[in-house]
Amino acid sequence: MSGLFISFEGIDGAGKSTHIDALAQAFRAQGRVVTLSREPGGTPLAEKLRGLVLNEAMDAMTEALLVFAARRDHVQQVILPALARGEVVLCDRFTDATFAYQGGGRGFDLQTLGVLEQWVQGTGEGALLQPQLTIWFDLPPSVAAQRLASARVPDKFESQPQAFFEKVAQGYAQRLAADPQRFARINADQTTDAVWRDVAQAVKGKGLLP
Ligand SMILES: Nc1ncnc2c1ncn2[C@@H]1O[C@H](COP(=O)(O)OP(=O)(O)O)[C@@H](O)[C@H]1O
Ligand SMILES: Cc1cn([C@H]2C[C@H](O)[C@@H](COP(=O)(O)OP(=O)(O)O)O2)c(=O)[nH]c1=O
Repeated sequence: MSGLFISFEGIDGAGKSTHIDALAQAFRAQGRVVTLSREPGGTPLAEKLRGLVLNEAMDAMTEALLVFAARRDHVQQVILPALARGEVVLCDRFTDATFAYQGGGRGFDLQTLGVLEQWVQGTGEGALLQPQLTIWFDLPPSVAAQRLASARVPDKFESQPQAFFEKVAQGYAQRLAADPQRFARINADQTTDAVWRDVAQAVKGKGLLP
């Protein structure tokens, strides 16, 4: 069986984490082995880098270099081996988050991010490791802020103003426009049940679940 790579994206509080476990269960029910992971993170080294990125002040280039360094380790140690074993890899964020947060939110140069993407995800002869499907939980920043206010203590990104998340959302929209086949855009401003129905439908629509 061939490996399957799905990523989950959206601004903080959009509802990604709520649905990843349910999707993992749906794949397991089909007899698939599922690797659940997240970025930045997913390996001991990348989790250390995550701690720095989420808690320390730094300029946008430093942030971009650290998330790509974490990604390199994660791709090499976890994602590629799991895909080679034919597993389903469900990843809470991947490179679209860098284009959205460091590119959109922080205004870092998108072309440079594209070069780093080639370096880190290049698989030879111009090919690039990308998720087969990226589920984008699209939620107005005002709604996300309300959800997070009652949910958890904000980290460095979560405490950014709404205007930052407007730019992050624009960053995601740009990535979708550049590669529409890969994306499923979900209206996350619905009940949890309705969002799950749309997530399941998106995965089935791609022929990835019966
Ligand atoms: N459809 C929804 N309606 C209302 N609240 C939701 C919905 N989905 C998730 N939440 C709540 O919003 C908060 C953020 O959700 P979470 O899944 O942690 O988002 P993310 O992983 O995208 O940051 C949590 O408290 C969660 O219970
Ligand atoms: C993967 C990635 C995440 N981030 C940010 C987005 C999030 O605010 C944060 C961690 O993401 P996330 O795991 O969604 O946080 P949480 O577990 O609190 O829901 O890192 C970047 O800025 N660049 C990146 O490349």
